[in-house]
Amino acid sequence: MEDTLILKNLTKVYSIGSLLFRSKITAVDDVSFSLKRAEIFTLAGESGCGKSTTAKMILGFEEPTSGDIIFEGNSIQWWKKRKKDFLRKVQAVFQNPFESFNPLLTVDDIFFETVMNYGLANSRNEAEKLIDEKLQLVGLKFEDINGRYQSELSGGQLQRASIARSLLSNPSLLIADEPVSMVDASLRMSIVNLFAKLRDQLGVSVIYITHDLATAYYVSDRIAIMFRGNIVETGPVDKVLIDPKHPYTQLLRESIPDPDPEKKWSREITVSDTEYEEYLKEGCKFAGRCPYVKEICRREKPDDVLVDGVLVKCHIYKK
Ligand SMILES: Nc1ncnc2c1ncn2[C@@H]1O[C@H](COP(=O)(O)OP(=O)(O)OP(=O)(O)O)[C@@H](O)[C@H]1O
Repeated sequence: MEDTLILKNLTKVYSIGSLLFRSKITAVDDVSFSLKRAEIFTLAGESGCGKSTTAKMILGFEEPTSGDIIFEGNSIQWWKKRKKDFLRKVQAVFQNPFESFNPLLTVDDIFFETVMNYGLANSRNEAEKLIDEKLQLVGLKFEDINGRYQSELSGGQLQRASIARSLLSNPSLLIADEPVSMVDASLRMSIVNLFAKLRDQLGVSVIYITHDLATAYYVSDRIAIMFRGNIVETGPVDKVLIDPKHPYTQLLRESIPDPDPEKKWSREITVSDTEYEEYLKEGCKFAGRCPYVKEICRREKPDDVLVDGVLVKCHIYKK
């Protein structure tokens, strides 16, 4: 069966700094992966590794510097001329569910607006039926949102509601960027469980972007670990997280810092000195922190090597 999404050598270079001191960082560097129908694929890694930039390029919010994105057999350029169809099929679920709703509208109003925008129903009754159907998929019902403002719903309910809203147009791909990082820890599993349910019942594919390896392990089929713009390891989630091959994944499994919620999808871009230095490194970008570093690592970019069913970008495994 045709892959739902294929990323081929996707690259995004940003210019940073002032006019006098301009520099470039490759926030996404030659990233390739594909996603099957009804598959949950996780992009994981610490803050600033290029996860959101990858998502933004898939969603059409950022223009790739080079590389291709193929969705359901057609390039992103082809979809650009069919933007409404694309947005019906590819929906985003964001970190802050509060942000995705206008606070002056009741939550049901927002749902009706979405139904109208996409032309999904011919009458209010039909729209209400559709909304209720999608809410039931996430464990809510129409009465839970009817006439209520977002401030009257809990964080968990709002995130469920925002997932239900994203389902109105029957998307085949959901891109969920840190969808549970602002949800109470005790509710996180129940939210990510919804993705598994949507995969199994509706055949939806999900790109789950997270720094939280526990939920990633629990829900994903495959995972890609990103570091400074590169995918350094990718494969079935149990293989990658139980027996990590890349020294960075091994380190990441021990501790992964929480992202700064203020920084997420914000317009203000800050690049820390370490981040900047690592992005500019020749050879392997992890060389400066790697306990197994060899001379070659500092001068030559590692290629992907297949080790026990997992692709690893590391010189250690080079024959
Ligand atoms: N518009 C931009 N201009 C310049 N640099 C950018 C821009 N957007 C992102 N960056 C930089 O690109 C790198 C990757 O950022 P990105 O947001 O994709 O990482 P991330 O893994 O999603 O991190 P986070 O979880 O904090 O959002 C970072 O160093 C970031 O500062």
